[in-house]
Amino acid sequence: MSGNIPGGRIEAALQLSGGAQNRAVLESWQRCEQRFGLAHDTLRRPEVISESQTRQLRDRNGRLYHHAHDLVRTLYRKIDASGYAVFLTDNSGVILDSVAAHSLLPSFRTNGLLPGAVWSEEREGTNGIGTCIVEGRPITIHKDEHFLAQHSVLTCTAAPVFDPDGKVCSVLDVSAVREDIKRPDCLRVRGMVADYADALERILFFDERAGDVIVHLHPDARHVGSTRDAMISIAPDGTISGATSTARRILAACDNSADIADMFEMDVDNLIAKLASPDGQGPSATPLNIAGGGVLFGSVTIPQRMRRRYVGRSTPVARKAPSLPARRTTDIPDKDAALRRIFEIGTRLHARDINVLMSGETGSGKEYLARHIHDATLGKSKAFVAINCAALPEGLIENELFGHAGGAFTGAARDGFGGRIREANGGTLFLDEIGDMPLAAQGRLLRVLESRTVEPLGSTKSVPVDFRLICASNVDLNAAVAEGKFREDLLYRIKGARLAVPPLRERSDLADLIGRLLAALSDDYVACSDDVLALLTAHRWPGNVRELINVLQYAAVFAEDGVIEPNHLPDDFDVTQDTAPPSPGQTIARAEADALRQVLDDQQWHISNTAKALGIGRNTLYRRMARLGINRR
Ligand SMILES: Nc1ncnc2c1ncn2[C@@H]1O[C@H](COP(=O)(O)OP(=O)(O)OP(=O)(O)O)[C@@H](O)[C@H]1O
Repeated sequence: MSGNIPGGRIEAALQLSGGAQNRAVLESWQRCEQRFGLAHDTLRRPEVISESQTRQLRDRNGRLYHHAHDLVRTLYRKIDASGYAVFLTDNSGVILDSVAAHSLLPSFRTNGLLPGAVWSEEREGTNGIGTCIVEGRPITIHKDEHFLAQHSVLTCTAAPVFDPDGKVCSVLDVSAVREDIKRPDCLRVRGMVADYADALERILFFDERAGDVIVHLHPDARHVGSTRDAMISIAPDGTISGATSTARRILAACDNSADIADMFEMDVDNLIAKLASPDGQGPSATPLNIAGGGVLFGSVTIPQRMRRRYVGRSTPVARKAPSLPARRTTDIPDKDAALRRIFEIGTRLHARDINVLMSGETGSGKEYLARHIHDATLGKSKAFVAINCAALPEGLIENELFGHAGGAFTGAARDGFGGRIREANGGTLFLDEIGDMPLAAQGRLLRVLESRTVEPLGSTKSVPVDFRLICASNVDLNAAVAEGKFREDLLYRIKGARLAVPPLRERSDLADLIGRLLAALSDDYVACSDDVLALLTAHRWPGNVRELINVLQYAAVFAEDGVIEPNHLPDDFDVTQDTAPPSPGQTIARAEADALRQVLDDQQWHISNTAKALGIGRNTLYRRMARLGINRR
């Protein structure tokens, strides 16, 4: 069998990329060779099921296909780079939906990327979709990492979507057929695909478990009720009916039994009653002691018809609740002057109920700031409801925001749903990516802001609401108004003050931020070497703090003695080059880079020898390489 693979190909896979990615590719190649009997140089036509079979498969995955429709298109727009396409598959890797530029369709089709195509590992060898299904985590398969040589033009980044039972029910994949794609491009895309897969999982979870009680948990009180919390659904008979993948991760990290009744030493009914607020709704976080030590914070969403069972009832608990009220934060820990100023202005305005509109690149910390502004003005005990308008499909956003009356439409919960705006009553509503809100929802939101009442879908009764508003956008809303995509009257209403959050590359406190993030990521002390700090400082960070967290998370795993060195950084990590036309300074830098590369070549990229040849120290050499965007070979 090993004769199918040119000598040493599997061993070569070990060299392709470091760490977990390396293992995944290697194991996948072994499966391809040993289990599926594939050969590296096999040439095969794509297996594509018929159009009617594809339609049937879409019907069978109706909820998934429906909820993913807008999400797939928003993700495509967000990637905002040419040559990429977005694909949605079922749980066996059959493509159900796709979005790509018209001009690129023929090249994707030629490479087998079209609706109905089967991208299981068994069929196509190591590939983004199939290997993601096996691994159950986000993955990039870059060019030569594909087992079949015929796929080595592809770069595929895929993330799994889990159903409430914890099984992979779908894959979101972003692929490109482009020679010039490099690993750094994949890191940004991977963060986005994983976020969208997560959003899809949450939407499906809410939809499939609409009749159940939903318990929200997070180790940090500020994240309870946000898109980052863990959700567990509890059926009317008191049994656990589902959990999101975040919930599985958090529970497994806290307690191996992964049973919330054992974990909190109280039965499920008592747990729900303890978390229920007087109106049975609301995301305010209650501390819960974990049996083996530690605390999680929780809140609960109870369907209308089950409220009487829990709300207002005394809550006998097996263990005394910890006296751990959430810490009231009145400041941010960040040292960057521009960020601090935004926080201070935002806090003053929010305290006076003046709407705040933040702009800033993706991952730069708009939601982070909004939450801190809320904490500093209204306090953590008040609701902070964050909604990402881009992650909600058009058909669902109005329901999510404004709620609906019982029986308002087919599939509506019998007792209705209050909507997230009402959950924000007395607190803050944070609308992220408001530029992606559909026009119909914009009209309704405007009416809510003007009348301070909400009218749920299918109801004629208005409910008074009192909340403060922070919005964020990473598109130019003036341009969106000009293009007719955003209502001008709404823009005037939400932009009481505009605050521009600086991108990470412009911040002055990177080293301090890295220290804080590392302390939060790992129980053990982990720090970056000077070389790594120099590399991180030179990076452009298109994904901003979110990307930095991903990089540190990865590197911290491999920093065995507590110091992150350059070889611990993900292979995808690269000091990206500026794409703007070169300035005179850049032309000089390019000449300097060429000269340095020449010396490195002469010294076979031996760092110490190169440093010696140049008469400088190793650290200075690393910093110079980082500044000039030169990576180690
Ligand atoms: N100053 C900071 N300190 C610590 N963590 C931060 C900071 N800024 C952002 N983060 C973290 O980085 C991640 C991305 O931040 P956040 O969601 O606030 O960005 P965003 O600008 O709202 O992104 P998007 O526009 O994509 O929604 C989050 O995990 C957040 O907690």
